[in-house]
Amino acid sequence: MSSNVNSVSSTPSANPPRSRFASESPISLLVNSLQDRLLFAIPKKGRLHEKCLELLAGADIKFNRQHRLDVALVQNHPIALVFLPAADIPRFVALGSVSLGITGQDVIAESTHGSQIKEILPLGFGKCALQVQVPVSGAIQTVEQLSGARVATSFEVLSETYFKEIDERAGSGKKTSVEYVGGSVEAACALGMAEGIVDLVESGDTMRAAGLHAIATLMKSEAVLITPAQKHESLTPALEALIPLIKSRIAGVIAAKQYVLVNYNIHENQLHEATSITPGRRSATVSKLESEGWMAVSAMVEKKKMADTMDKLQNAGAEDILVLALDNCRV
Ligand SMILES: Nc1ncnc2c1ncn2[C@@H]1O[C@H](COP(=O)(O)OP(=O)(O)OP(=O)(O)O)[C@@H](O)[C@H]1O
Ligand SMILES: O=P(O)(O)OC[C@H]1O[C@H](OP(=O)(O)OP(=O)(O)O)[C@H](O)[C@@H]1O
Repeated sequence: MSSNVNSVSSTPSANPPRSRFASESPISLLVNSLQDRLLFAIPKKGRLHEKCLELLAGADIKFNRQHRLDVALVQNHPIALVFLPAADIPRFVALGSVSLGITGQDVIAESTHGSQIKEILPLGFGKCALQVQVPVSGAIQTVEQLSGARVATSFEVLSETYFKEIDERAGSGKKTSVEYVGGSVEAACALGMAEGIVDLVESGDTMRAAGLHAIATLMKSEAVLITPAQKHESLTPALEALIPLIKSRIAGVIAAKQYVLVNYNIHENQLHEATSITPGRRSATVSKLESEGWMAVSAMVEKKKMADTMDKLQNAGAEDILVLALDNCRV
């Protein structure tokens, strides 16, 4: 899938698509049907995979993925999903081989293709930090002390850049040796192959289980929706128009997860105080109740602030406070 499938001519009779695969194979049939479709890269496994499938379902992007095939045609839009390792997605997007993708900011930074990629929507999941970690009880407890020692990581580029600066600052002329490992990075210190590691941390459970702790943070990361920074010349206006559509659908799914709808009744004397507690996104919806002097209020509130908001509303005199989950929304 390294060629630009979007660049295949849209007039098959004038310029028939050429497949690199045997013409009868399932992948060949699939590749031939990729013309006139927007290619959307999704992590094929790992931490981001399930969350992406939830987003696609919430955005009503319907597809059937055949067993062991990494391309799936979307049934209700001219889109094809391409399932790729999260770390490869920045390169595919940067080169315009796919027009849309989801991956982590950490692998975008590591890819060195950052300037060819536009992050169009933070997705609020896959949140983690890339951190320097050392054994809790070891002699080395600062990054300056690590200078000149061995560091194991899957993030070679970011770690090389980071330790180059640390080495220069230390001024001892020593160079930190950054050693690539593909996974289970936390084992490197215990196995005696490195004095420190650079790896992702979310809960910290993996780090603590390995007897490590963090002494510095290289960057924070979350999953993002990305497009090529430069529009690919072969992308038709009709396919290009799908990008903002998908973005706004996904943004709606994310907002629905982050917000709840609160409804309550309040006497008009306390209305101002209550609506300052629940200002809504633009403003709260206020309507008159049949009971003299009473108003009904409806507003979106951040889910994480809900308990606090309900306490404040109750103290302000609100009654019949109802909190409703949002299935989907456009904001
Ligand atoms: N512990 C974590 N918490 C949150 N997000 C994470 C975590 N680990 C990784 N990520 C995010 O998920 C992306 C993919 O990492 P992950 O290790 O799941 O991928 P993988 O290497 O393709 O899968 P696997 O580890 O199953 O082989 C990372 O680039 C990062 O953005
Ligand atoms: O702070 P925590 O919540 O424990 O998460 C951190 C772990 O998650 C990632 O690995 P993952 O479990 O995805 O598998 P991997 O080691 O195979 O990459 C990362 O490489 C850490 O090992």
